[in-house]
Amino acid sequence: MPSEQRAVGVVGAGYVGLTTAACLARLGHDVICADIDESKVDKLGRAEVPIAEPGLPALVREGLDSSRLRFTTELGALARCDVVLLCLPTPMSEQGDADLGAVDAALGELAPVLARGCVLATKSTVPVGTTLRLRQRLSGNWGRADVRVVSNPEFLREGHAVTDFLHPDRIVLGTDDDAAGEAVAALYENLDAPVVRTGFASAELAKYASNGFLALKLSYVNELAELCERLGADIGDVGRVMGMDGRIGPAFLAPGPGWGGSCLPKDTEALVRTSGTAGLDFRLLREATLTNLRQQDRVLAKVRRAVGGRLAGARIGVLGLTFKAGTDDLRHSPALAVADRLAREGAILTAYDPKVEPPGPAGLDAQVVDDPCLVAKDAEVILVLTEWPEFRQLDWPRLATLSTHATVVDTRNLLDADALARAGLRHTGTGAG
Ligand SMILES: NC(=O)c1ccc[n+]([C@@H]2O[C@H](COP(=O)([O-])OP(=O)(O)OC[C@H]3O[C@@H](n4cnc5c(N)ncnc54)[C@H](O)[C@@H]3O)[C@@H](O)[C@H]2O)c1
Ligand SMILES: O=c1ccn([C@@H]2O[C@H](COP(=O)(O)OP(=O)(O)O[C@H]3O[C@H](CO)[C@@H](O)[C@H](O)[C@H]3O)[C@@H](O)[C@H]2O)c(=O)[nH]1
Repeated sequence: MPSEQRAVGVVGAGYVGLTTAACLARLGHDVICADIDESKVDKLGRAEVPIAEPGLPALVREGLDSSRLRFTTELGALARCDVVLLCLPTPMSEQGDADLGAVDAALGELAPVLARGCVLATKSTVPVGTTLRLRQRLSGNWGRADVRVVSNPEFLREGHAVTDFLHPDRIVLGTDDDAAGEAVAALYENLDAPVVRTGFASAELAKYASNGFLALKLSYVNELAELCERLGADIGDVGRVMGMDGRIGPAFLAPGPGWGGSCLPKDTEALVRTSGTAGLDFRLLREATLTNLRQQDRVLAKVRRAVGGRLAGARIGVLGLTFKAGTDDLRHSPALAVADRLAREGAILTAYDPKVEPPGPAGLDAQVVDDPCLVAKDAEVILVLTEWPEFRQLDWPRLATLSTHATVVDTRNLLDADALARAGLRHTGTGAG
């Protein structure tokens, strides 16, 4: 239990908001979570969790049962909260910068109702200057100079949201108001993590800088994988050697079809835009995005080679559509992008993903099936795009028979090439010459 139970408001019940709300209730706080999506709020009230996050349903159920967690569609219900955390979407706008429409809309509703002296914290990923701008608007437009603001960026990963929230590498509090920072720090007092106190700009930038760096690391690795193929090296070995250097670290060294998801692409783009506005052309980061697109071209080229040069009419079985394993999220999924490009080139696709139910995402011209064996039927190529561990356990000899001995293009180096060879399947991995 915390030394003092806080009344916490969470705005937005998505990956970040719902995880934050449920975990803060677990930590002993009194939490009310608001979302404009009525059907989501209804479901959550019945402990039905609409996203796939390990451990989250149990925490939501526990919070509801203990009455420390409630859900509402009314932002007015947050009127008695000591701290309100904004966990609203900040998607990529058409121009590439962060769309703050949801943050602005929620602020307009919250401003008249927030408790006197309440602390409002941005957990959403917001461009440098946003948190201060919220304070200016609160005071200038609504006479709410009493509301204090803190930037408290979130670093959790999808698929590990609960664990990452409860065991963070760091907690970042950006503010010029020590008492406000302490009020937010108190929410996390029972977490064993270093608390980094900074100004607003550093906190906001640190979030973008982290995601930008991860994107750079991955583009470097994907480019290196291509070089390995040309030079007869193996990216697995090269990465292992690199990762043993404490300055580099072993994480984020696995090649794939490119990096995606709801965060890395939009945050990288937004950081490039922010840099441009500050008069700096962040060429390195722009190049990382271009490399990322080239990675998709390489996957297409491999599939094209495997079917003898013509994609039109080629039968391709796709394993994996989500942007990575462990999540049901399809936002900016490279797997989906590659599948879509293949379909547009005339390939006939059958796709399976353990977290995507038939008929699959709107707009994808593919037959999405609920049995992984069905993707193999008559396939010339079986294309592995997401690193779901269960793909390793498939009955590969049966898939080989169904597919009349296809080539397996394994963008994630997930499968055992020798086992596939024994089953009669050719294996084309990534980054081994
Ligand atoms: N997804 C992640 O892994 C992750 C991790 C760290 C940070 N972030 C950042 O956190 C923020 C939220 O991301 P997310 O993935 O949780 O988003 P999400 O799309 O999963 O959830 C956002 C929720 O906000 C609700 N919403 C939209 N407008 C609203 C309004 N005006 N009032 C109340 N609710 C409203 C939506 O209905 C939705 O349920 C983004 O800035 C994102 O960049 C995301
Ligand atoms: O070795 C690796 C690791 C990751 N990826 C890909 O990189 C992308 C991003 O993966 P990940 O970072 O795990 O996804 P997210 O859940 O979107 O998490 C990122 O974005 C969040 C939102 O900002 C941050 O909070 C997290 O710290 C940050 O890791 C995915 O397409 C992965 O398949 C690889 O290709 N190889």
